[in-house]
Amino acid sequence: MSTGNGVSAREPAQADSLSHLPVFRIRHLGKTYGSGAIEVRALRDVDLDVARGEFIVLLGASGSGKSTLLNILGGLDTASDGQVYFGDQDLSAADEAQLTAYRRRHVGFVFQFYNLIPSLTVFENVALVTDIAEHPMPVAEAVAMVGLAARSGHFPAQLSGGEQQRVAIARAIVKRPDVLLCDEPTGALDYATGKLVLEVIERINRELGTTAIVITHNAAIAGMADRVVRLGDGRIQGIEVNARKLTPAELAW
Ligand SMILES: Nc1ncnc2c1ncn2[C@@H]1O[C@H](COP(=O)(O)OP(=O)(O)OP(=O)(O)O)[C@@H](O)[C@H]1O
Repeated sequence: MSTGNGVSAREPAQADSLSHLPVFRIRHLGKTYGSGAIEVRALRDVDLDVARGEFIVLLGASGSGKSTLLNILGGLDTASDGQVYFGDQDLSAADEAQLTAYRRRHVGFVFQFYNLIPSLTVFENVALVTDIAEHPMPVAEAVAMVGLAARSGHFPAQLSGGEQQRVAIARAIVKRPDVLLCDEPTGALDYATGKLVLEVIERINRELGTTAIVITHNAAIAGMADRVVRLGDGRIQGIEVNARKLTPAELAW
């Protein structure tokens, strides 16, 4: 849909007509890697609904299943048992082509390492994704949203780690994903830089309404969430609701 000024407004996506459904419905989800003596049960009997626009922090010890859960929600990995629905789409029954389409259309990923292309500028790194997106926002808008408008023509090597992570976030959101999945987004960053990156993720969740799920080892970040999901040994050990969400500026660790 064109607004006539060259800015593409968002078409009512199929997901919008499903707005009464949770973004994710996870039922009896299990994931087993390997078999026999080397079998690892990474997830067991996980049940969770994620509401549209929610900000969830996933906490848990190393090996508790956080990345496995995020990867299944993002269509990068598949369930061994149970169901995962995105709206009314059963991801656990999807084939590779359907998962690829799902990832392209609906999911933005942010990882600990930024995976930017060194020979491309900030603008070009973000623009790359828009070729395969259905309703991308203007690249300059995504770059401005992460506070890097003035650095648009710079190359990754000319940026700090936090700035590079913000480019990775711009790249993840330029296609207007329904969900932003972040695996240790501040893991490689110092305190102040980590906070700047969290501020960007919080802003995207608040201003664009993008559902955000963030894995962290840093329990202080849990204060930003609507809900905190604690994983242990592949199971949900507890879910806490924050009566008042803290801003990244209010977090301390
Ligand atoms: N591809 C794989 N093959 C075999 N085992 C795997 C694979 N991926 C993960 N695992 C195992 O599944 C379990 C859960 O791993 P996962 O990466 O989800 O944990 P995590 O909570 O994200 O850990 P960390 O905080 O260290 O990143 C671990 O025991 C891990 O060794």
